[in-house]
Amino acid sequence: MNNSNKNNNSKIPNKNISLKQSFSFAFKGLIYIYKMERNFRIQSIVGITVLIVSLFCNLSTIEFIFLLFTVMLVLVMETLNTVVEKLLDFIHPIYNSTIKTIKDISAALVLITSVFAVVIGIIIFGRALFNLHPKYGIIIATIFLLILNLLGALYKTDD
Ligand SMILES: Nc1ncnc2c1ncn2[C@@H]1O[C@H](COP(=O)(O)OP(=O)(O)OP(=O)(O)O)[C@@H](O)[C@H]1O
Repeated sequence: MNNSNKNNNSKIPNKNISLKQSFSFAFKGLIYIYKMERNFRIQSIVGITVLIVSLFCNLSTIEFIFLLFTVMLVLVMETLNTVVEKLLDFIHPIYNSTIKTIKDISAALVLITSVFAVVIGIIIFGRALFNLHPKYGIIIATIFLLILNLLGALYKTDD
């Protein structure tokens, strides 16, 4: 725990904050994660690209909704992963095998969401650009889950 963290303990947060202030705090959190987390920046740039490209494709309302939902879900999961990392770094800054497991599981949240974002992208853009059947997305998702099960059966964990 560093000194600034210790010193902050003496500040009692004011619960009577205005809506504008709480929005401003949330926005600061967003700027913080944007500046500090390279993955978040990459994911938001990929998200912008995907959404811009989608404007030039002949997508249905439901496909637009799924794309938006997927782009936002990846960012939400990255934010959640960062919260877990920051919390763990604060409560236990030194190496610990349980901290490692929790951080790795938290990173898996982002991995799962990213894989399925790619699958959703293949289903939606595959149909719009190449007239690809949605089953190819399902095949990729199935392969991912099969590999996961295979590795899960072969891989030995520490605990
Ligand atoms: N205190 C710790 N004890 C044990 N292992 C840790 C600890 N801190 C980090 N690790 C290991 O290092 C990995 C990376 O952790 P870190 O907190 O640096 O996140 P990161 O993957 O670099 O994420 P980001 O790039 O989003 O900051 C974790 O998944 C975990 O395996």
